[in-house]
Amino acid sequence: MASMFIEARDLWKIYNIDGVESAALRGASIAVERGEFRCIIGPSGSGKTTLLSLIGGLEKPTKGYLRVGNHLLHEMRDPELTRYRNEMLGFVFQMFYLIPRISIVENVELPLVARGVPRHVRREMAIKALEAVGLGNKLHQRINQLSGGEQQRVAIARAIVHEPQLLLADEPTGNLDTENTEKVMDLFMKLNKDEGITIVMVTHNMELTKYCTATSKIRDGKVVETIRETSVT
Ligand SMILES: Nc1ncnc2c1ncn2[C@@H]1O[C@H](COP(=O)(O)OP(=O)(O)OP(=O)(O)O)[C@@H](O)[C@H]1O
Repeated sequence: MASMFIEARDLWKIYNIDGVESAALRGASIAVERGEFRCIIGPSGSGKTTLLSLIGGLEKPTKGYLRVGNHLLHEMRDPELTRYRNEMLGFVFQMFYLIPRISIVENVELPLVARGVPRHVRREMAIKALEAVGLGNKLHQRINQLSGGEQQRVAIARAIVHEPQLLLADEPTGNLDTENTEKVMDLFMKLNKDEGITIVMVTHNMELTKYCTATSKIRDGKVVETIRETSVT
């Protein structure tokens, strides 16, 4: 286990809604090696997004052990979690959350503004990220001039612009047709193989497990099975 990049042991997440407790995770354990492209599948409400949110430091576990790299997330407070997210992580969601009024390259630069990266360095990094997703020729177009698939590729460029070690994706192709889904998956495989980014992706789409190095099934808040390098049927 020591060589694992992500190690979660017996993770619980209990939400309290108006005094009523409800457990989204009930002792989930998972281990992901550096350089993996891991899929997480499972029925609606089984805890996939909650697990991703804990790994991403967006939520804190109620109890359990969670380490990413040398960060012990279960012990960290909000400022440390923010630093962890800024340094290590990129997030991609089903919705693209892009800003329509500004250009593509400006959208991709935005996370670097928050990180205090100087203007000329920002532009260079944003162009590099957009070239990596195949949009180097559309830097100055507006978001509403792009297809859904292209918009998701801009969102991916924005997620990788600061060169994160870990990319967390929650239903990244949920809004895309088959052709664009394949393009986004090919792009994830390229980022995983060529740039060495570890990827953890939550999906409902069983077809997509063929792109992953391993697939973990989650049910009722627990990881019940992990299958390596084969499609789960
Ligand atoms: N912020 C929250 N407050 C209260 N309950 C929550 C919260 N987030 C999630 N839950 C509950 O926790 C359980 C697991 O939710 P989660 O979103 O992790 O499941 P999921 O497997 O990602 O589902 P889906 O595939 O439908 O997105 C659900 O019952 C959900 O209602």
